[in-house]
Amino acid sequence: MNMSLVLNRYKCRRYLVRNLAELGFKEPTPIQRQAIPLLLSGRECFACAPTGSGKTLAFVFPILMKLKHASKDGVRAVILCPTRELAAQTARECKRLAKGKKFYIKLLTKQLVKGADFSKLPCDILISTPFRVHVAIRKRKLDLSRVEYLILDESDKLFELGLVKQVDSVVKACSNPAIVRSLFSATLPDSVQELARSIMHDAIRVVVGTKNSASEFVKQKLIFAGSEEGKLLALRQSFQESLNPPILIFVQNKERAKDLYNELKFEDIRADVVHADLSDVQDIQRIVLNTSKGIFTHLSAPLCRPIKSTAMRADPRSLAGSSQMSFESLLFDIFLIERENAVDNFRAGKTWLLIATDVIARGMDFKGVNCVINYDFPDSAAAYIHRIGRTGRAGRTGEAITLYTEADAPCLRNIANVMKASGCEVPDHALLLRKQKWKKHRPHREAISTKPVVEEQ
Ligand SMILES: Nc1ncnc2c1ncn2[C@@H]1O[C@H](COP(=O)(O)OP(=O)(O)OP(=O)(O)O)[C@@H](O)[C@H]1O
Repeated sequence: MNMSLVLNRYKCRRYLVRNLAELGFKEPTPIQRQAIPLLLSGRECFACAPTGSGKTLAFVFPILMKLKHASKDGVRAVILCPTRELAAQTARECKRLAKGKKFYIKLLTKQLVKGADFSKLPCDILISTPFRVHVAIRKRKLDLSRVEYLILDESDKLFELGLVKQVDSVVKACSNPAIVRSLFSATLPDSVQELARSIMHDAIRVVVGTKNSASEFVKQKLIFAGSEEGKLLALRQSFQESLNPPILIFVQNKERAKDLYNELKFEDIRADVVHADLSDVQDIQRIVLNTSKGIFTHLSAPLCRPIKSTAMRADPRSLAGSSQMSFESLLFDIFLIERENAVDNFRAGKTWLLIATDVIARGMDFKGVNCVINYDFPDSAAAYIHRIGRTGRAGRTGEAITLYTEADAPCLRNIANVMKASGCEVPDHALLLRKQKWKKHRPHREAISTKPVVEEQ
Protein backbone atom coordinates (compact mmCIF):
# COMPACT_ATOMS: atom_id res chain seq x y z
CA MET A 1 0.00 0.00 0.00
CA ASN A 2 1.52 3.34 -0.89
CA MET A 3 1.92 6.26 1.48
CA SER A 4 -0.78 8.50 -0.04
CA LEU A 5 -3.46 5.80 0.37
CA VAL A 6 -2.53 5.40 4.01
CA LEU A 7 -2.47 9.16 4.53
CA ASN A 8 -5.91 9.52 2.91
CA ARG A 9 -7.35 6.77 5.05
CA TYR A 10 -6.28 8.53 8.24
CA LYS A 11 -7.24 11.99 6.98
CA CYS A 12 -3.66 12.99 7.37
CA ARG A 13 -2.97 16.68 7.82
CA ARG A 14 -1.62 18.54 4.85
CA TYR A 15 1.64 19.60 6.48
CA LEU A 16 2.36 15.94 7.31
CA VAL A 17 1.64 14.81 3.74
CA ARG A 18 4.02 17.47 2.46
CA ASN A 19 6.77 16.66 4.97
CA LEU A 20 6.58 12.93 4.31
CA ALA A 21 6.85 13.58 0.59
CA GLU A 22 9.85 15.87 1.18
CA LEU A 23 11.52 13.12 3.19
CA GLY A 24 10.99 10.81 0.23
CA PHE A 25 8.91 8.26 2.15
CA LYS A 26 6.83 6.51 -0.51
CA GLU A 27 5.27 3.75 1.56
CA PRO A 28 5.01 2.93 5.23
CA THR A 29 7.38 0.31 6.61
CA PRO A 30 5.83 -2.83 8.19
CA ILE A 31 6.16 -1.48 11.75
CA GLN A 32 4.58 1.82 10.69
CA ARG A 33 1.72 -0.06 9.00
CA GLN A 34 0.99 -1.89 12.22
CA ALA A 35 1.80 0.54 15.03
CA ILE A 36 0.37 3.77 13.55
CA PRO A 37 -3.29 2.60 13.35
CA LEU A 38 -3.04 1.14 16.86
CA LEU A 39 -1.75 4.33 18.42
CA LEU A 40 -4.25 6.41 16.45
CA SER A 41 -7.07 4.30 17.84
CA GLY A 42 -5.85 4.96 21.38
CA ARG A 43 -4.40 1.49 22.06
CA GLU A 44 -1.09 1.00 23.79
CA CYS A 45 1.56 -1.25 22.27
CA PHE A 46 4.84 -3.05 22.81
CA ALA A 47 6.52 -2.90 19.46
CA CYS A 48 9.53 -4.97 18.46
CA ALA A 49 10.90 -4.43 14.95
CA PRO A 50 14.39 -4.67 13.45
CA THR A 51 16.96 -1.89 13.66
CA GLY A 52 16.58 0.74 10.95
CA SER A 53 12.97 -0.21 10.18
CA GLY A 54 11.40 3.18 10.89
CA LYS A 55 10.14 2.86 14.46
CA THR A 56 10.67 6.59 15.15
CA LEU A 57 8.08 7.63 12.57
CA ALA A 58 5.79 4.86 13.86
CA PHE A 59 5.38 6.73 17.14
CA VAL A 60 5.98 10.36 16.14
CA PHE A 61 3.41 10.36 13.33
CA PRO A 62 0.39 9.34 15.49
CA ILE A 63 1.43 11.77 18.22
CA LEU A 64 1.47 14.68 15.75
CA MET A 65 -1.85 13.52 14.29
CA LYS A 66 -3.53 13.29 17.69
CA LEU A 67 -2.14 16.49 19.17
CA LYS A 68 -3.60 18.35 16.17
CA HIS A 69 -2.45 21.86 17.14
CA ALA A 70 0.11 23.54 19.32
CA SER A 71 -1.16 24.33 22.78
CA LYS A 72 0.09 26.20 25.83
CA ASP A 73 -1.58 23.72 28.14
CA GLY A 74 1.55 22.04 29.47
CA VAL A 75 3.46 19.03 28.20
CA ARG A 76 1.25 16.71 26.10
CA ALA A 77 3.67 14.01 24.97
CA VAL A 78 6.92 12.68 26.40
CA ILE A 79 9.47 10.58 24.51
CA LEU A 80 12.17 8.97 26.65
CA CYS A 81 15.43 7.80 25.08
CA PRO A 82 18.39 6.18 26.84
CA THR A 83 21.05 8.65 25.61
CA ARG A 84 21.29 12.38 24.88
CA GLU A 85 22.48 11.67 21.36
CA LEU A 86 19.39 9.64 20.61
CA ALA A 87 17.12 12.20 22.29
CA ALA A 88 18.66 14.94 20.14
CA GLN A 89 18.20 12.87 16.99
CA THR A 90 14.56 12.09 17.87
CA ALA A 91 13.87 15.78 18.55
CA ARG A 92 15.32 16.60 15.13
CA GLU A 93 13.15 13.96 13.47
CA CYS A 94 10.04 15.29 15.24
CA LYS A 95 10.82 18.81 14.06
CA ARG A 96 11.41 17.63 10.51
CA LEU A 97 8.06 15.89 10.50
CA ALA A 98 6.26 18.82 12.12
CA LYS A 99 7.82 21.42 9.79
CA GLY A 100 5.34 24.15 8.88
CA LYS A 101 3.21 23.55 11.97
CA LYS A 102 4.00 25.53 15.07
CA PHE A 103 4.29 22.70 17.56
CA TYR A 104 6.49 23.28 20.62
CA ILE A 105 8.96 20.41 20.44
CA LYS A 106 11.56 20.61 23.19
CA LEU A 107 14.73 18.67 23.79
CA LEU A 108 15.18 18.79 27.57
CA THR A 109 18.87 19.53 28.07
CA LYS A 110 20.86 20.26 31.20
CA GLN A 111 20.79 23.98 30.35
CA LEU A 112 17.03 23.95 29.90
CA VAL A 113 16.51 22.15 33.22
CA LYS A 114 18.67 24.79 34.95
CA GLY A 115 17.17 27.83 33.32
CA ALA A 116 13.56 27.22 32.36
CA ASP A 117 10.48 28.28 34.24
CA PHE A 118 8.48 25.14 33.64
CA SER A 119 5.19 26.75 34.61
CA LYS A 120 5.55 29.02 31.57
CA LEU A 121 7.36 26.75 29.14
CA PRO A 122 5.13 26.01 26.16
CA CYS A 123 5.77 22.42 25.21
CA ASP A 124 3.75 19.93 23.18
CA ILE A 125 6.35 17.18 22.90
CA LEU A 126 9.17 16.81 25.41
CA ILE A 127 12.11 14.57 24.48
CA SER A 128 14.92 13.60 26.79
CA THR A 129 16.67 10.95 28.84
CA PRO A 130 14.95 9.59 31.98
CA PHE A 131 17.61 11.25 34.14
CA ARG A 132 16.97 14.78 32.81
CA VAL A 133 13.19 14.45 33.08
CA HIS A 134 13.49 12.97 36.57
CA VAL A 135 15.68 15.89 37.70
CA ALA A 136 13.27 18.40 36.15
CA ILE A 137 10.34 16.78 38.00
CA ARG A 138 12.15 16.62 41.35
CA LYS A 139 14.01 19.93 41.37
CA ARG A 140 12.13 22.14 38.98
CA LYS A 141 8.59 20.94 39.48
CA LEU A 142 8.03 19.96 35.89
CA ASP A 143 4.31 19.08 35.66
CA LEU A 144 3.55 16.02 33.52
CA SER A 145 -0.01 15.47 34.71
CA ARG A 146 -1.51 16.39 31.32
CA VAL A 147 0.67 14.10 29.23
CA GLU A 148 -1.43 12.17 26.71
CA TYR A 149 1.37 10.07 25.13
CA LEU A 150 4.38 8.51 26.77
CA ILE A 151 6.84 6.66 24.52
CA LEU A 152 9.69 4.59 25.89
CA ASP A 153 12.09 4.22 22.97
CA GLU A 154 14.79 1.52 23.25
CA SER A 155 12.58 0.35 26.10
CA ASP A 156 14.61 -2.69 27.11
CA LYS A 157 17.55 -0.37 27.78
CA LEU A 158 15.31 1.97 29.77
CA PHE A 159 14.24 -0.94 31.96
CA GLU A 160 17.83 -1.87 32.79
CA LEU A 161 18.96 -1.43 36.36
CA GLY A 162 20.65 1.96 36.08
CA LEU A 163 17.65 3.70 34.47
CA VAL A 164 14.56 1.94 35.74
CA LYS A 165 14.12 4.11 38.87
CA GLN A 166 14.22 7.32 36.83
CA VAL A 167 11.82 5.83 34.28
CA ASP A 168 9.51 4.87 37.13
CA SER A 169 9.57 8.45 38.42
CA VAL A 170 8.59 9.77 34.97
CA VAL A 171 5.86 7.13 34.55
CA LYS A 172 4.39 8.11 37.94
CA ALA A 173 4.54 11.82 37.11
CA CYS A 174 2.55 11.20 33.90
CA SER A 175 -0.59 10.74 35.95
CA ASN A 176 -3.28 11.47 33.35
CA PRO A 177 -5.65 8.44 33.51
CA ALA A 178 -6.26 8.66 29.74
CA ILE A 179 -2.55 8.44 28.87
CA VAL A 180 -1.44 6.13 26.05
CA ARG A 181 1.94 4.52 26.76
CA SER A 182 3.99 2.57 24.28
CA LEU A 183 7.29 0.74 24.13
CA PHE A 184 9.52 0.43 21.08
CA SER A 185 12.75 -1.48 20.55
CA ALA A 186 14.55 -3.86 18.22
CA THR A 187 15.04 -6.19 21.19
CA LEU A 188 12.30 -6.83 23.70
CA PRO A 189 13.02 -9.63 26.16
CA ASP A 190 10.08 -11.33 27.91
CA SER A 191 11.27 -9.99 31.27
CA VAL A 192 10.85 -6.41 30.03
CA GLN A 193 7.39 -7.18 28.65
CA GLU A 194 6.36 -8.55 32.05
CA LEU A 195 7.68 -5.47 33.81
CA ALA A 196 6.04 -3.16 31.30
CA ARG A 197 2.68 -4.89 31.51
CA SER A 198 2.43 -3.71 35.08
CA ILE A 199 2.33 -0.09 33.92
CA MET A 200 0.32 -0.46 30.71
CA HIS A 201 -3.38 -0.78 29.92
CA ASP A 202 -4.11 -3.90 27.98
CA ALA A 203 -1.27 -3.27 25.54
CA ILE A 204 -1.07 -5.01 22.17
CA ARG A 205 2.15 -6.75 21.18
CA VAL A 206 3.42 -5.91 17.71
CA VAL A 207 6.33 -7.93 16.38
CA VAL A 208 7.80 -7.43 12.92
CA GLY A 209 9.97 -10.30 11.68
CA THR A 210 11.48 -12.67 14.21
CA LYS A 211 11.60 -11.19 17.68
CA ASN A 212 15.06 -10.12 18.92
CA SER A 213 16.76 -10.74 15.59
CA ALA A 214 19.35 -8.83 13.58
CA SER A 215 18.48 -6.83 10.49
CA GLU A 216 18.29 -9.04 7.39
CA PHE A 217 20.13 -6.34 5.44
CA VAL A 218 23.41 -6.81 7.30
CA LYS A 219 25.95 -9.38 6.11
CA GLN A 220 27.61 -10.65 9.26
CA LYS A 221 31.05 -12.21 9.68
CA LEU A 222 33.04 -13.59 12.64
CA ILE A 223 36.86 -13.42 12.61
CA PHE A 224 39.02 -15.26 15.14
CA ALA A 225 41.90 -12.89 15.92
CA GLY A 226 43.78 -15.09 18.37
CA SER A 227 44.83 -12.37 20.80
CA GLU A 228 44.37 -8.68 21.51
CA GLU A 229 47.45 -7.96 19.40
CA GLY A 230 45.93 -10.06 16.65
CA LYS A 231 42.86 -7.84 16.64
CA LEU A 232 44.86 -4.77 15.73
CA LEU A 233 46.59 -6.73 12.96
CA ALA A 234 43.25 -8.05 11.69
CA LEU A 235 41.83 -4.53 11.69
CA ARG A 236 44.76 -3.08 9.77
CA GLN A 237 44.65 -5.97 7.34
CA SER A 238 40.96 -5.48 6.69
CA PHE A 239 41.63 -1.77 6.02
CA GLN A 240 44.34 -2.75 3.55
CA GLU A 241 42.18 -5.30 1.78
CA SER A 242 39.18 -3.04 1.40
CA LEU A 243 38.46 0.17 3.15
CA ASN A 244 34.87 1.07 2.58
CA PRO A 245 34.03 4.04 4.80
CA PRO A 246 32.05 5.20 6.69
CA ILE A 247 33.01 2.59 9.27
CA LEU A 248 31.88 2.39 12.86
CA ILE A 249 34.13 0.53 15.31
CA PHE A 250 32.80 -0.56 18.71
CA VAL A 251 34.99 -1.23 21.72
CA GLN A 252 34.27 -2.28 25.29
CA ASN A 253 34.95 0.93 27.20
CA LYS A 254 36.16 4.51 26.92
CA GLU A 255 39.80 3.68 27.75
CA ARG A 256 39.90 1.22 24.89
CA ALA A 257 38.19 3.74 22.61
CA LYS A 258 40.94 6.25 23.32
CA ASP A 259 43.69 3.63 22.97
CA LEU A 260 42.41 2.46 19.62
CA TYR A 261 42.07 6.04 18.44
CA ASN A 262 45.71 6.65 19.43
CA GLU A 263 46.75 3.63 17.38
CA LEU A 264 44.86 4.75 14.30
CA LYS A 265 45.07 8.54 14.40
CA PHE A 266 48.25 8.88 12.39
CA GLU A 267 47.08 6.57 9.64
CA ASP A 268 45.68 8.12 6.54
CA ILE A 269 42.13 7.78 7.78
CA ARG A 270 39.98 10.57 9.13
CA ALA A 271 39.17 8.99 12.47
CA ASP A 272 37.42 10.23 15.57
CA VAL A 273 36.20 8.80 18.83
CA VAL A 274 33.05 9.09 20.91
CA HIS A 275 32.26 7.80 24.37
CA ALA A 276 30.22 8.89 27.36
CA ASP A 277 32.93 10.88 29.07
CA LEU A 278 35.23 13.07 27.05
CA SER A 279 37.29 14.78 29.66
CA ASP A 280 40.99 14.20 29.93
CA VAL A 281 44.34 15.09 28.46
CA GLN A 282 44.02 12.57 25.65
CA ASP A 283 40.74 14.17 24.64
CA ILE A 284 42.38 17.57 24.47
CA GLN A 285 45.19 16.11 22.35
CA ARG A 286 42.58 14.68 20.04
CA ILE A 287 40.91 18.07 19.73
CA VAL A 288 44.29 19.60 18.89
CA LEU A 289 44.98 16.92 16.30
CA ASN A 290 41.57 17.19 14.71
CA THR A 291 41.90 20.95 14.64
CA SER A 292 45.11 20.61 12.69
CA LYS A 293 43.32 18.27 10.28
CA GLY A 294 40.55 20.82 9.91
CA ILE A 295 37.90 18.59 11.48
CA PHE A 296 36.43 21.38 13.51
CA THR A 297 33.72 22.67 11.37
CA HIS A 298 30.61 22.28 13.44
CA LEU A 299 31.38 24.60 16.32
CA SER A 300 29.41 27.78 16.58
CA ALA A 301 31.47 30.86 15.77
CA PRO A 302 31.73 32.30 19.31
CA LEU A 303 32.99 29.00 20.72
CA CYS A 304 35.04 28.08 17.72
CA ARG A 305 37.41 31.04 17.90
CA PRO A 306 38.72 30.69 21.46
CA ILE A 307 38.79 26.90 21.23
CA LYS A 308 40.65 26.93 17.95
CA SER A 309 43.24 29.42 19.05
CA THR A 310 43.75 27.69 22.39
CA ALA A 311 43.90 24.28 20.84
CA MET A 312 46.29 25.33 18.09
CA ARG A 313 48.95 26.68 20.45
CA ALA A 314 48.30 24.17 23.17
CA ASP A 315 50.57 21.93 25.00
CA PRO A 316 47.68 19.69 26.04
CA ARG A 317 49.19 18.88 29.44
CA SER A 318 49.53 22.47 30.45
CA LEU A 319 46.02 23.08 29.18
CA ALA A 320 44.58 20.37 31.41
CA GLY A 321 46.35 21.85 34.41
CA SER A 322 45.16 25.39 33.70
CA SER A 323 43.80 27.09 36.77
CA GLN A 324 41.62 29.58 34.92
CA MET A 325 37.98 29.01 35.72
CA SER A 326 36.81 30.41 32.42
CA PHE A 327 39.09 28.00 30.65
CA GLU A 328 37.66 25.07 32.61
CA SER A 329 34.12 25.98 31.74
CA LEU A 330 35.22 26.47 28.16
CA LEU A 331 36.72 22.99 28.22
CA PHE A 332 33.50 21.58 29.61
CA ASP A 333 31.64 23.12 26.69
CA ILE A 334 34.25 21.79 24.31
CA PHE A 335 33.76 18.24 25.54
CA LEU A 336 29.99 18.41 25.30
CA ILE A 337 30.18 19.91 21.85
CA GLU A 338 32.95 17.55 20.79
CA ARG A 339 30.84 14.53 21.69
CA GLU A 340 28.05 15.89 19.53
CA ASN A 341 30.52 16.93 16.84
CA ALA A 342 32.08 13.51 16.64
CA VAL A 343 28.64 12.15 15.80
CA ASP A 344 27.70 15.01 13.46
CA ASN A 345 31.01 14.95 11.58
CA PHE A 346 30.67 11.24 11.07
CA ARG A 347 27.09 11.68 9.91
CA ALA A 348 28.16 14.39 7.48
CA GLY A 349 31.02 12.28 6.05
CA LYS A 350 33.77 14.53 7.46
CA THR A 351 35.23 11.63 9.40
CA TRP A 352 35.36 8.18 7.87
CA LEU A 353 35.88 6.08 10.88
CA LEU A 354 34.24 6.53 14.24
CA ILE A 355 35.49 4.58 17.24
CA ALA A 356 32.75 4.32 19.83
CA THR A 357 31.53 2.68 22.98
CA ASP A 358 27.98 1.41 23.28
CA VAL A 359 26.86 5.00 23.97
CA ILE A 360 25.91 5.27 20.29
CA ALA A 361 25.03 1.61 19.71
CA ARG A 362 21.30 2.15 20.01
CA GLY A 363 18.96 4.14 17.84
CA MET A 364 21.53 6.35 16.11
CA ASP A 365 20.56 6.68 12.47
CA PHE A 366 23.70 6.84 10.33
CA LYS A 367 22.23 6.11 6.94
CA GLY A 368 25.43 5.64 5.00
CA VAL A 369 27.46 3.40 7.34
CA ASN A 370 28.90 0.62 5.19
CA CYS A 371 30.51 -1.43 7.88
CA VAL A 372 30.32 -1.97 11.63
CA ILE A 373 33.34 -3.59 13.23
CA ASN A 374 32.99 -5.09 16.68
CA TYR A 375 36.63 -4.69 17.65
CA ASP A 376 35.62 -5.85 21.11
CA PHE A 377 32.99 -8.53 21.34
CA PRO A 378 29.61 -7.13 22.45
CA ASP A 379 28.48 -7.84 25.98
CA SER A 380 25.19 -9.52 25.00
CA ALA A 381 23.17 -10.65 22.00
CA ALA A 382 21.00 -7.52 22.36
CA ALA A 383 24.08 -5.27 22.29
CA TYR A 384 25.24 -7.13 19.17
CA ILE A 385 21.90 -6.62 17.40
CA HIS A 386 21.86 -2.89 18.17
CA ARG A 387 25.54 -2.30 17.31
CA ILE A 388 25.38 -3.99 13.91
CA GLY A 389 22.04 -2.27 13.29
CA ARG A 390 23.91 1.02 12.75
CA THR A 391 24.43 -0.27 9.22
CA GLY A 392 21.86 -1.79 6.84
CA ARG A 393 19.22 0.84 7.62
CA ALA A 394 16.13 1.91 5.70
CA GLY A 395 16.47 -0.90 3.17
CA ARG A 396 20.19 -0.35 2.44
CA THR A 397 22.68 -3.18 2.83
CA GLY A 398 25.66 -3.23 5.17
CA GLU A 399 28.40 -5.41 6.60
CA ALA A 400 29.29 -6.34 10.18
CA ILE A 401 32.59 -7.88 11.24
CA THR A 402 33.06 -9.22 14.75
CA LEU A 403 36.56 -9.98 16.01
CA TYR A 404 36.94 -12.49 18.82
CA THR A 405 39.56 -14.16 20.94
CA GLU A 406 39.51 -17.08 23.39
CA ALA A 407 38.27 -14.65 26.04
CA ASP A 408 35.02 -14.28 24.11
CA ALA A 409 34.20 -17.98 23.92
CA PRO A 410 31.59 -17.78 26.72
CA CYS A 411 29.41 -15.41 24.66
CA LEU A 412 30.23 -16.74 21.19
CA ARG A 413 27.28 -19.11 20.93
CA ASN A 414 24.75 -16.34 21.69
CA ILE A 415 26.06 -14.20 18.86
CA ALA A 416 26.45 -17.20 16.54
CA ASN A 417 22.77 -18.01 17.10
CA VAL A 418 21.73 -14.48 16.13
CA MET A 419 23.87 -14.75 13.00
CA LYS A 420 22.48 -18.14 12.07
CA ALA A 421 18.90 -16.95 12.57
CA SER A 422 19.51 -14.20 10.02
CA GLY A 423 20.92 -16.66 7.50
CA CYS A 424 24.63 -15.85 7.86
CA GLU A 425 27.41 -18.42 7.81
CA VAL A 426 28.66 -19.40 11.24
CA PRO A 427 31.47 -21.80 12.15
CA ASP A 428 29.94 -25.05 13.47
CA HIS A 429 32.04 -25.07 16.63
CA ALA A 430 30.51 -21.77 17.72
CA LEU A 431 27.04 -23.34 17.71
CA LEU A 432 28.22 -26.32 19.74
CA LEU A 433 29.62 -24.30 22.61
CA ARG A 434 27.87 -24.45 25.97
CA LYS A 435 24.84 -22.22 26.37
CA GLN A 436 25.53 -19.33 28.71
CA LYS A 437 23.20 -17.84 31.26
CA TRP A 438 22.34 -14.20 30.80
CA LYS A 439 25.27 -12.22 32.13
CA LYS A 440 27.08 -9.22 30.70
CA HIS A 441 30.21 -10.33 28.90
CA ARG A 442 32.99 -7.91 29.85
CA PRO A 443 36.24 -9.87 30.05
CA HIS A 444 39.48 -8.24 31.14
CA ARG A 445 41.37 -7.34 27.96
CA GLU A 446 45.00 -6.44 27.43
CA ALA A 447 45.51 -2.79 26.51
CA ILE A 448 45.41 -1.82 22.85
CA SER A 449 48.93 -0.74 22.03
CA THR A 450 51.75 -1.45 19.66
CA LYS A 451 54.23 0.53 21.74
CA PRO A 452 57.07 -1.69 22.98
CA VAL A 453 56.81 -2.42 26.69
CA VAL A 454 59.93 -1.28 28.55
CA GLU A 455 60.57 -3.69 31.38
CA GLU A 456 61.73 -2.19 34.66
CA GLN A 457 65.23 -3.29 35.80
N1 LIG B 1 8.42 4.95 5.38
C1 LIG B 1 9.72 5.14 5.22
N2 LIG B 1 10.28 5.07 3.99
C2 LIG B 1 11.61 5.26 3.82
N3 LIG B 1 12.48 5.53 4.82
C3 LIG B 1 11.97 5.60 6.06
C4 LIG B 1 10.57 5.42 6.33
N4 LIG B 1 10.40 5.56 7.66
C5 LIG B 1 11.60 5.83 8.19
N5 LIG B 1 12.54 5.86 7.25
C6 LIG B 1 14.00 6.10 7.42
O1 LIG B 1 14.58 4.89 7.92
C7 LIG B 1 15.69 5.18 8.74
C8 LIG B 1 15.60 4.36 10.03
O2 LIG B 1 14.52 4.81 10.80
P1 LIG B 1 14.56 4.81 12.38
O3 LIG B 1 15.76 5.53 12.88
O4 LIG B 1 13.24 5.26 12.85
O5 LIG B 1 14.78 3.24 12.67
P2 LIG B 1 14.51 2.41 13.97
O6 LIG B 1 13.63 1.30 13.60
O7 LIG B 1 14.08 3.31 15.08
O8 LIG B 1 15.99 1.85 14.24
P3 LIG B 1 16.73 1.51 15.63
O9 LIG B 1 16.12 0.26 16.15
O10 LIG B 1 18.15 1.34 15.24
O11 LIG B 1 16.48 2.67 16.53
C9 LIG B 1 15.68 6.67 8.98
O12 LIG B 1 16.69 7.26 8.19
C10 LIG B 1 14.33 7.12 8.51
O13 LIG B 1 14.36 8.44 8.00
